Amino acid sequence: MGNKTVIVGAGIIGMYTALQLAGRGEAKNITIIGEYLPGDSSIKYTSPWAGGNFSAISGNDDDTLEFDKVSFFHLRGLFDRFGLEAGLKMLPSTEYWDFLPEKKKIDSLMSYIPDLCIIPKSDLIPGTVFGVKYTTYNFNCPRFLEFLYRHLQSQGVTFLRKKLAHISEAWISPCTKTVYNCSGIGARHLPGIEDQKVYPTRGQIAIVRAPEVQENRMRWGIDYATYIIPRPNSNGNVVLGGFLQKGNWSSDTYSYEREDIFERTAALMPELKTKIKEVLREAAGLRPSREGGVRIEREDLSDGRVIIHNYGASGTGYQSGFGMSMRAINLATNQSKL
Ligand SMILES: Cc1cc2nc3c(=O)[nH]c(=O)nc-3n(C[C@H](O)[C@H](O)[C@H](O)COP(=O)(O)OP(=O)(O)OC[C@H]3O[C@@H](n4cnc5c(N)ncnc54)[C@H](O)[C@@H]3O)c2cc1C
Repeated sequence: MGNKTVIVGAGIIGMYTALQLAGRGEAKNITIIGEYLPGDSSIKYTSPWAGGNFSAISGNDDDTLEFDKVSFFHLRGLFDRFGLEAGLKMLPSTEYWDFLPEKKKIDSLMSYIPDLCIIPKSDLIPGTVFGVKYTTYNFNCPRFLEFLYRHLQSQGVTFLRKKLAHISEAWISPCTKTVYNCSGIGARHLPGIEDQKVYPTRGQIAIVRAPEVQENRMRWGIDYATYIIPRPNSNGNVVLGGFLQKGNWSSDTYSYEREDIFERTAALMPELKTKIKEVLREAAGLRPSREGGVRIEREDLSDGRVIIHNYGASGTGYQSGFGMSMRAINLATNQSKL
C-alpha cells in the first residue's frame, strides 16, 4: 500500500489531485481514503450529483479566474486522452444572465475560449440582459469518477474505504509525509478540521432521457440557476436544474421543485418538452461552499508532517478543480506558481 501521500476524499478534487500526482510518477505512493468512493451515492458525497459542465457560474476573483483558465487548458488533454469512454464530450453551450456579469469575468473567458461570442441584444431571451455562446466541456460525472477510480487503481493508487473519526487518522503509517484534505462538505464536521465557514448550497435536479438534446443551455439569476446539461455516453440522459439554496442540508426532493425545474427549463428551451422521452429520477446534492471561497492552504505541523487543505469548490469542482489541485500540489512542493 502506498502511504507516503494520503488523499482524504474520493470526490473530484481528490481524484484530480491523484491524477496529477500519478502523472508525476507518484501513483504507487498514494492512498485515497474516503467514507464514500466512486460508485456510491450519498448526500455527503457531492461529486456524483453534478451536472456537469464548464460554465460561467464560477466567481470573479483572481484565483477563481485562474483556476478556471488552468483547468480549461488541461481539460483539453484529459478529453483527448480519455474521451467518451470516460464520459467526456465537447458540446455547444449558450448562457444567459438576468444581470450584467463583471467585465473582468467575460474578458477572462474570451482570452482562452477560442469560439466564445457575445449574443447580440436582439437575440437575448426576455428578462435577460447578457449572453454568450461557446463550445464547452461536458462530464458524465458518475461515469467519469468511476473511470478515474479504475484508471488510478491500474496505475497503482490504493483506495481505502474508511470514515475518519479525526483528521489525525489520515497519517496511516510513519512513512506518511503529506496529507491532502479534499473532504468537501465533510470539512465542516471532520474532527480536527471542523471548518465552520463551510456550508452547503443545495441543488435539486431532474434526470430525463432526451437523446436529441445535444447542447447546454443555462440561465443565471441572482439567486437561482436554470440549466439543461446533456450527460455524455449515458444513453441520452440530460440533467435539468436547478437551485442554489444556501445553508439547506436537505437530501429530500420535492415535487414542487421538480415542477419549477420543468417550467423554467421549458422556457429556456421551448422544444424540450417534445424531446423528453422519459423522466428518470430526481436527486438533491450539496455543493461544498465556503465563506471567503476555497481553502487551499498548507499547514506545517510541529513534527514535520504536512497537510494541504483543498476544499470548498462549491458549484465548480469539475471546471475549476484541476487548477485548484495543481495549486495544492505546488504548495506541497513549495512552488508558488500554479
Ligand atoms: C446539483 C449540482 C450541480 C453541479 N454542477 C456542476 C457543474 O456543472 N460543474 C462543476 O464544475 N461543478 C458542479 N457541481 C459542483 C461539484 O459537484 C462540486 O464542486 C464537487 O463535486 C466537490 O467535490 P469534492 O471532491 O470537494 O467533494 P465530494 O465529492 O463531496 O467528496 C468528498 C470526499 O471526502 C470524503 N470524506 C469527507 N469526510 C470524510 C471523513 N470524515 N472520512 C473519510 N472520508 C471523508 C467523502 O467520503 C468523499 O469521498 C455541482 C454540484 C451540485 C450539487
